[in-house]
Amino acid sequence: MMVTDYNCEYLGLSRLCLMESAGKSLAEEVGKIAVYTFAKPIKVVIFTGSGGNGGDGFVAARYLLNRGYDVDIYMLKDNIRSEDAKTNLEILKNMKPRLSRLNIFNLKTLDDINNCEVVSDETSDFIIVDCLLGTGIDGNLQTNIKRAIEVINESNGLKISVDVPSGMNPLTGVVDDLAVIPDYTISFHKIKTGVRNADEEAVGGIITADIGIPFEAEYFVNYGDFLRLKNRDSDSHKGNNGRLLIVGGSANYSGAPAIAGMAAIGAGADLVHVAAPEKAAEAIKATSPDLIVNSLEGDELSLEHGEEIIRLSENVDAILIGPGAGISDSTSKLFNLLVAKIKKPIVLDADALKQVELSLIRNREDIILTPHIFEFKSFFKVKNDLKLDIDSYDFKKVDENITEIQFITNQIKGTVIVKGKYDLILSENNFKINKSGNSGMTVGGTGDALSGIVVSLSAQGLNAFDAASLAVFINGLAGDRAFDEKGNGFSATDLVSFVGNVIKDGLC
Ligand SMILES: NC(=O)C1=CN([C@@H]2O[C@H](COP(=O)(O)OP(=O)(O)OC[C@H]3O[C@@H](n4cnc5c(N)ncnc54)[C@H](O)[C@@H]3O)[C@@H](O)[C@H]2O)[C@H](O)CC1
Ligand SMILES: [K+]
Repeated sequence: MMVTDYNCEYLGLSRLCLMESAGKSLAEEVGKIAVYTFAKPIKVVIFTGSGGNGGDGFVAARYLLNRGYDVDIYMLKDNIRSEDAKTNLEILKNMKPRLSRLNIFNLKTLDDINNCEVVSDETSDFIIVDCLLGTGIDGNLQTNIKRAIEVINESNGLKISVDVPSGMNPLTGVVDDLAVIPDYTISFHKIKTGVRNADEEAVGGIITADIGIPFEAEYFVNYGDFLRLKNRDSDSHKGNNGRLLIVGGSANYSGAPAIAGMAAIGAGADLVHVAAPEKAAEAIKATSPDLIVNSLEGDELSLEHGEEIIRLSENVDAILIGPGAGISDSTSKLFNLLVAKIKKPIVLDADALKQVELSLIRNREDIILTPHIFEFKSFFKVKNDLKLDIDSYDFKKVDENITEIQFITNQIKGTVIVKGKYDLILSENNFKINKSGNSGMTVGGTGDALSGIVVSLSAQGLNAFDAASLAVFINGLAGDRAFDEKGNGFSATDLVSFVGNVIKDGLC
C-alpha cells in the first residue's frame, strides 16, 4: 500500500488529495454508521496523532460538521509531522470566529487524557474515531498514545479505527503492546494486510473506502517500488548483501556474462561469481576485475561442468543461467541438470530460455524468466501470432493482450518478464507494467544488464515478483540516463554505469 501511495504521486495524485479523499470517505462511513446506530445527531470524538492518520481525522471533521455532528478533536500531539495533516489542521484553526460545532483539545499530559470527557461520559451515545496511528507506527507505543488507547477501549462510545487499529502492526496484524479494539475499522483503498490477518474481534467490522486511487498506481512500476529494497543495515559485512553466481559465456561470447555481472554489482550485490568456459573466463577476468571468475574446461558449458557449478551454487543466494552460453546438446543437458538440482532462486535468460524444459520449472515460485516476446513464444511453445502490444489508450485491447499472456504464464508458478516497449511482469494472477526505458535500449547487452539486476535483487532478498518488477524499472531508468547522455549511441556498458546512481537516487 505504501508503494501504491508513493506511486500515486508519480501519476500526479498528491498525498494531500488522497488525504482529502480519505477524510471525506471516512466522514461518509462514520455518518452511515451513526445513522444506523443512533436515531439522533450525536457527538463524534476524534483522537488524532501526529501523522497522516491524524490528518484523515482533521479532514473528516470538516465533512462531519457539515452533516450536523458535534465534533471534538482530541490532539495527542501538536507537533504534527505530516505536512498534509498540518495543512488540514490549519484549515480548522482558520475557522475563527468559530461558527461550526467544533472543539479542539490539546491533550498534553496524562492528566489531560485521564480527565477528557469520554472517560466520564456514562452514556454510549457518541462515536470515537481512532486517528492516532495508521501505517506509520514504529516501535513501542509512547506513553501518552498508550494511555489514550486505554481510555478509548474503556469508554462506552462506539469505536471506529481509521486504516489500522492504533497499536496494531499494519503488515502482520500483531499487537505487540496494546491496540484500540474497535467496533469497525475503515481501511482506505485496500484492506491493509495486517487488518486482514488479524482476528475479527481485534478489528471489528471491516469497511474499505475508495479514495480515488486509480488502478495504474498499483500496476505501473514506479519510484514507490524502491521501498521494497531493504535499507542496508550499517553493520552488515561482505556477503550479507547478496552473493550470486552467473553461469554463462562460450568461446565466442564473453561480454554477456560480464555485463550481467557488472550490472549485478551496480544493483548492490556484494559478491558476483561467474562460471564460464575457459576462453570466455580469461576474457572476463581481463576486463572485469570485480568479478570472481571460475574457468571451466573446454569451449562450451557442458554436462561435465555440472558438479563444479552445483558446488559453486552452494555459496550464493541466487543464480543466473544463460547469458552468452550458446546452444548445444551438452549445454542443454547441463542447464536442465542445474535447474533440477539447485533449489535456490534462479534467473533464466537468453540461451537458457531456449534450452530449459518448462516442465522442470512449472511448480517453482523462485524462478524468474526474462524473455523478449520471441523467446517467450518459443519457451511456452506459443503457436499463434501473439504480440506484446499494450501501448494503447484502448483499455479493451490492453486488457485482452495482458489476459492472453497471463493465460500462458499461469502454466508456471514463477515470474515472467516479457520485455518490450512497455515491459510486462507477471506472476500467478499478479502483473505490473514498466514504462521506464527507451528505444536506444535495443542495443545488444541491455537484456544481459537486466538479468544481472534481477539476480542481484533476488540475491538481496526480494521475492521473484518484486525483484523482477524493480529490476525492469531500474534497467529502464539507467537506459534513460544513458540516452540523456549519448542519445541512441549508448552501449549496454554505458547503461550499467548508471545502475548504482539510479538506485541511490531511487532510495532517497
Ligand atoms: N493511500 C492511503 O492509504 C492514505 C493514507 N493516509 C493516512 O496516512 C496514514 C499513514 O500516515 P503516516 O504519517 O505515515 O503515519 P501514521 O499517521 O500512521 O503515524 C505516524 C506518526 O505517529 C508517530 N508514531 C509512530 N510510531 C509511534 C509509536 N510507536 N508511538 C507513538 N507515536 C508513534 C510518528 O511520529 C508519526 O508522526 C495512513 O495510515 C492513513 O491513515 C493518508 O491520508 C493519505 C492516503
Ligand atoms: K488508527
